Amino acid sequence: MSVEVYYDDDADLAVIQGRRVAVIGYGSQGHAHALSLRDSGVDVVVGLPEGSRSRAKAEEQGLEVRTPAEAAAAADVIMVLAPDTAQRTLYAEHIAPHLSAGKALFFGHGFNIRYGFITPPAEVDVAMVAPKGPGHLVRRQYVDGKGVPCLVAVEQDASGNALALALAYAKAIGGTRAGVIRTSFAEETETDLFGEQAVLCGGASALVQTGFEVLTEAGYAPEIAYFECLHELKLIVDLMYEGGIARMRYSVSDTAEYGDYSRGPRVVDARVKQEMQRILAEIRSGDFAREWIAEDDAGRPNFTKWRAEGAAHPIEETGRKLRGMMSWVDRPITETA
Ligand SMILES: NC(=O)C1=CN([C@@H]2O[C@H](COP(=O)(O)OP(=O)(O)OC[C@H]3O[C@@H](n4cnc5c(N)ncnc54)[C@H](OP(=O)(O)O)[C@@H]3O)[C@@H](O)[C@H]2O)C=CC1
Ligand SMILES: CC[C@](O)(C(C)=O)C(=O)O
Ligand SMILES: [Mg+2]
Ligand SMILES: [Mg+2]
Repeated sequence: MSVEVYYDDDADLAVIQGRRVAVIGYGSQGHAHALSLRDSGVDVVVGLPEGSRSRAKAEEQGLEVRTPAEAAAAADVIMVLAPDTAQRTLYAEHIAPHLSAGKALFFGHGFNIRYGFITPPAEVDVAMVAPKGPGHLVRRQYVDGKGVPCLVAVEQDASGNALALALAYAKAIGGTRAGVIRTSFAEETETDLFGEQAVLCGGASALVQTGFEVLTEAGYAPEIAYFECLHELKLIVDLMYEGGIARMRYSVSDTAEYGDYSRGPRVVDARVKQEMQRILAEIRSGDFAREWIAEDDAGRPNFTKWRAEGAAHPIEETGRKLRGMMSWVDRPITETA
């Protein structure tokens, strides 16, 4: 492999067990990191604003909760797991005043460093530990004795020990059980944004909704359209996940495989590829980041409208009914492990 991959034997837990870690934010990633760090013998404090809805949950789970400023002041390693849009103000007001030589500032995603919304002082380590999966899965895998692969990156190595610290942190949340790949803040941020916009979230949602619309507008039952365009997608993606696209094509019928080769490129055609290239260019230039921060500063008018429209799409109502018939869809990964 052309990338560097680290496993359990490459990381020393003692490096992080000797530090006090503040996990700022207790959402999808924050709860997973804080609980798994604690279970790995690390001294953890969670940082949340006084009125935060997450406070009760963190306290119920036996964690010490302080304000972000108190947590940052008390910690040697500060992991920022608040929403990307909240991080620059959080950093300026509550974290920066408590940074000093010997401390480390960690992120779960490189957005604010890559686009210059946060510029830490030169005397602190700046690193990233970014699990390549949703936080609830990160926690569930840790509890099951496994792990979700992570990316690590070092932006500033003031101590000369930043990589060892990041690897120790990744080990404490289960990442080195699966494998940790070294990258840069720029590569992680740009590929993460591209993946979620063009393929994983944006591309997949649009493909599923559009397929559902084409079938139902042509008069087919929404329940049948749901099975064909959404439900079975997981089964197909599971095959790709296990053995690549080739494994999926081996497992489906020859009829499906012929339709895949002959019709797939008509759906995702040269125009779609060009649009994906434009999306990547907007990410690399910083246009997307500036647009998203401006949208957030304006109170998220488009985000709120699009979220409501998505929730009202007929596929959601059909899905709610059908999932009630599926006894095995009973442990959503959004449940806290
Ligand atoms: N979701 C994921 O699985 C992944 C996320 N990441 C990255 O991890 C980071 C966190 O994302 P995610 O876990 O999705 O976030 P969530 O939206 O799930 O959770 C955010 C948490 O931060 C708290 N919070 C909100 N504002 C502040 C603030 N000003 N100060 C302190 N805490 C605050 C929220 O509290 P409250 O309950 O009060 O709102 C909540 O506990 C991001 O950088 C994201 O890109 C990386 C990989 C995957
Ligand atoms: C795919 C979405 C993601 O990038 C993730 C879970 O990795 C995110 O930002 O939530
Ligand atoms: Mg991601
Ligand atoms: Mg992301």
